[in-house]
Amino acid sequence: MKLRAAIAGASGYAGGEVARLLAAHPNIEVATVTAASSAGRRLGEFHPHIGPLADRIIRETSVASLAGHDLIVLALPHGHSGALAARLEEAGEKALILDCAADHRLTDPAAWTAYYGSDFSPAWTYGMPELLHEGESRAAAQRALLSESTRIAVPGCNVTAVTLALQPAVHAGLVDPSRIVATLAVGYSGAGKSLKPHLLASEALGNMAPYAVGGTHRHIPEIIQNLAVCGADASATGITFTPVLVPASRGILATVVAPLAPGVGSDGVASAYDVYDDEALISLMPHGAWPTTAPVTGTGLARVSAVIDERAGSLVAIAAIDNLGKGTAAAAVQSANIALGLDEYAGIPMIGVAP
Ligand SMILES: NC(=O)C1=CN([C@@H]2O[C@H](COP(=O)(O)OP(=O)(O)OC[C@H]3O[C@@H](n4cnc5c(N)ncnc54)[C@H](OP(=O)(O)O)[C@@H]3O)[C@@H](O)[C@H]2O)C=CC1
Ligand SMILES: CC(=O)N[C@@H](CCC(=O)OP(=O)(O)O)C(=O)O
Repeated sequence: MKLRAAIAGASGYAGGEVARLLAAHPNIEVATVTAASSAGRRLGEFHPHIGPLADRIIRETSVASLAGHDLIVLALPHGHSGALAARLEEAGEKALILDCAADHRLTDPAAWTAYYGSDFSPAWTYGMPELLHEGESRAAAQRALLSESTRIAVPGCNVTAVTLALQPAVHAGLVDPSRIVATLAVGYSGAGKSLKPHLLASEALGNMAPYAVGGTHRHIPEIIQNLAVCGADASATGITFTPVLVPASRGILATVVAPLAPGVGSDGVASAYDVYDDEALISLMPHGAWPTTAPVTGTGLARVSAVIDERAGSLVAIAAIDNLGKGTAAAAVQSANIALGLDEYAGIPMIGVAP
C-alpha cells in the first residue's frame, strides 16, 4: 500500500511540480490537493500535463483537509505556510510535513526579520541532502538529520544553485568567502503563477531583467547559512547576489565567483569537487564543458563545474538546475524519501527532455 500525501498549494507551480513527481512515485500517492481561490475546481484546469490527477477536486486548505495523511507538502506563499504549519503543530499533526516556502529555512530570527519582516517561525531540518558539513568527506550529516526528521524546510531555488556551485570550494578552504559574487540567469516560473505586469509575456519575451539588486534579495542569508554549515565564518561572509530574469519558463544558471585562497591550483579544485562523485543528482561537467539549463529541465538533476581564472585570481563555479526540480519539488521528494526510509531517489526524474 502506498503512503498518502496531501499537497497544499497544488494549483501553483511548486505544488503542481510536487504533484507531477508524486503521481509517478512508486511508494507515495497523491490523496488530497488543496489551494485557495481555485478550491472546488479540477486540478486538470491548472495542470493539464498531470493526466492521472486531472479529475481531482481541489479542496480548501485547512488543518482538517490536510489531516489523515502520511505526508503533507506545503507549497504556499511565505507567511501563509508558517501560519498554517503552526496550526498543524497545535493540532498535534504527526505526519511528515515539508514546507516549500521560506518560513522554516532560517535559523537566525534577526536574519529573518531583516529580509522578510514577518513573524519568525522556528527552523526545520534543511532539505538539501547534499549539504556538506564542515569536516566530512561526503555529504552524510544532513542525510542523517533528514532521516530523523518529521519537519523539513525545502531550500530556495536560487540558494540551491549557488550552494551546489560553491560549497565544495568553501568546504575545502579554497576561496575567500568574504567577497563572493553570484549572478544568476533565472526563468520566470520561479516567480509563481500570480499575475503581475512584469511577468507578462509582452514584458518578458525578448527581455533580460535584473531584480533585487544590491544585497536585497531574501536568499542571501540562506546562502550564508549554508556556507557556514560547510565551514565559512558567517560573520565574515559577503555575497553580492544578482538574479536576472531571462525569457525561459524554467531553469537557473548560477555563475559564482570568489577570490582564490593563496596557493590553490587546478588539482586542488578538482579534488574538492570530487566530493560530488557519489551524488546521483549532481554531475560534474567534463573538462572544458559548462553547465546549461536545458538538460536538467524537468529533472531533479544539477550540473556543476568550477575553474580557476588565473589572471583574476578567482574561482568561477557554475551550476544549472531546474528551479522547480532540484530547486523545489525534487528536493522535497528526495528529502521526504530519506525521512520516510524510502529509496532516496524514488520518483525523481533523472532523464531530461530535448530539444
Ligand atoms: N516557483 C518556484 O520555482 C519556487 C517556489 N518556491 C516556493 O513555493 C511556494 C509556492 O510558490 P509557487 O508555486 O511558485 O507560487 P504560485 O503563486 O504558483 O502558487 C501559490 C499556491 O498557493 C496557494 N495559496 C495562496 N495563498 C493561499 C492561502 N492563503 N491559503 C492556501 N493556499 C494559498 C495558491 O492557491 P490558488 O491559486 O487557489 O489561490 C497556489 O496554489 C512559495 O513559498 C515559493 O516561494 C520555492 C522554490 C522555488
Ligand atoms: C524568478 C523569481 O522571482 N524567483 C524567485 C525565487 C523563488 C524561490 O526560490 O523560492 P522562495 O521564494 O521559496 O525562496 C525569487 O528570486 O524571488
